[in-house]
Amino acid sequence: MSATGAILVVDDDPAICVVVGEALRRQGHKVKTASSIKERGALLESFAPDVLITDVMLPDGDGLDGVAEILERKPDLSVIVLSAQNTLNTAIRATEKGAFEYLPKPFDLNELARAVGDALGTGKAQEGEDGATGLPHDGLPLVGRSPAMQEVYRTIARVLSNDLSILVLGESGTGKELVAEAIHSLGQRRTKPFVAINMAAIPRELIEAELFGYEKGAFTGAQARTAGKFEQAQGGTLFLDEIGDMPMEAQTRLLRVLQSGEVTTVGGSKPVRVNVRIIAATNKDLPKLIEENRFRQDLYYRLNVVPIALPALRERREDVILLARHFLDRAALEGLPRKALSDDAAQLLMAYHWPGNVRELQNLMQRLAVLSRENVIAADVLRNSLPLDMVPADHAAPADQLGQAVREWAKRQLGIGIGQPNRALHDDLLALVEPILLQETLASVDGNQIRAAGLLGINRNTLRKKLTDYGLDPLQLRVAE
Ligand SMILES: Nc1ncnc2c1ncn2[C@@H]1O[C@H](COP(=O)(O)OP(=O)(O)OP(=O)(O)O)[C@@H](O)[C@H]1O
Repeated sequence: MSATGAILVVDDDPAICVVVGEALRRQGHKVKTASSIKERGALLESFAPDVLITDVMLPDGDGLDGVAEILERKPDLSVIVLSAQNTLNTAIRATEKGAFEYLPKPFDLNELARAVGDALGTGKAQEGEDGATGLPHDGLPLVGRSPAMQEVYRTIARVLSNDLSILVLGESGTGKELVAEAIHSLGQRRTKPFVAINMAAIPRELIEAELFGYEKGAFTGAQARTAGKFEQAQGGTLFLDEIGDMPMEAQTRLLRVLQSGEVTTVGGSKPVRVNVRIIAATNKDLPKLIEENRFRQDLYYRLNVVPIALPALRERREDVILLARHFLDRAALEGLPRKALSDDAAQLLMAYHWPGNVRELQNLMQRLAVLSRENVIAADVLRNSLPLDMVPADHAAPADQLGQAVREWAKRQLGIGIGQPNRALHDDLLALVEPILLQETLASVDGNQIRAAGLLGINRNTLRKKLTDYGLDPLQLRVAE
């Protein structure tokens, strides 16, 4: 276990306060929340946090203002800055003000937990010791920072303190079960059971017995009264996976249970009261099944009180690398060799269309952790493992890929939170991309510098100077002026 501490979370978004607060409390931290600079100031008078997590854009001003002064008064405090202005500028300002860490929004709860662990002085060392014993950050399982996942986190935050029925929608492998588990384990039923049942995995004739239980002698082989999943989940959460595969008769019975709050076993007559939160999931189009008379409309309304739609992985490509690294880390914690991804491999992962979604990515990373001989997974190793003929169909637009590549590069160079960046990053990036742009443009016009300058929208002399600066000998390029 990591050390615990007192944490003040300052954000004007109540959903963030709830979800971050809950997650940190679950890890044993003492958490208070504030929604403005004024409230933050007042709380700091009475509550002495070890870590201050603060948003930048607060209703009464800039959350970074005052941080340096707070740190002057409380030098032992660690400040973690959250900001939706994902600009380099904010990251730099945060560092200048003495922040311990800066996390651009949308952030990943795992990362925040790690940052808090590091701030409390236990993070890295602890990870090493805990390594073989289990997964890090138990209870914070969802990785992803894409806006689509952020929306999912927001909805999760809103349903933690109530018992509304949830319908999780999404393709196979997008994390529907993980969402259900997260709602259970972060919510108020967390000390009670989480019971899952997959309608597609059980023979149709056994579904009712599995769900509602059965009496001795109810059917051949029923040797003793057996509690169904509803009873097993008493007080907790029942996850009905692949609900679209539920037979009609079982649907009718399920609806009755949901309406009455009572379960009668197969072959039994005495109803048992059950108090269970229902989370259902499907990758099927339920309205279409309703039209085809294969799903009950009334049951659909009963289940679909709060829908949570999980996007396919190809619709949130910005999460691919984060997830891939997460799975490689996890493989290392499980005792497999630690592997990293080369830049080319990362590009390839992002271009792939992931029909099996996160599950496919997870399996691939595990396989590569075992099979790849090198410590850094190269693109050609990946190419052999992916059916890349399937990539071009709907792969990310080149501009997206370029943007992602720049983002990855910048993050690596900045090593935000680890040390002070002390480089001419802007020039470094230009030196990487500009020569390629110049060469390609010149090649497209047979080396004609005037036309190339025109296409680039820069002065010809500027082009000439750049070519010299980059050591691209203009004389070697055919000049047709
Ligand atoms: N956001 C995520 N972060 C980390 N791991 C994830 C994430 N989403 C999915 N996974 C992992 O991917 C695998 C598939 O997820 P899960 O079983 O929850 O998907 P599912 O949508 O329920 O799939 P199916 O419809 O096939 O049952 C699991 O091992 C899960 O831990």
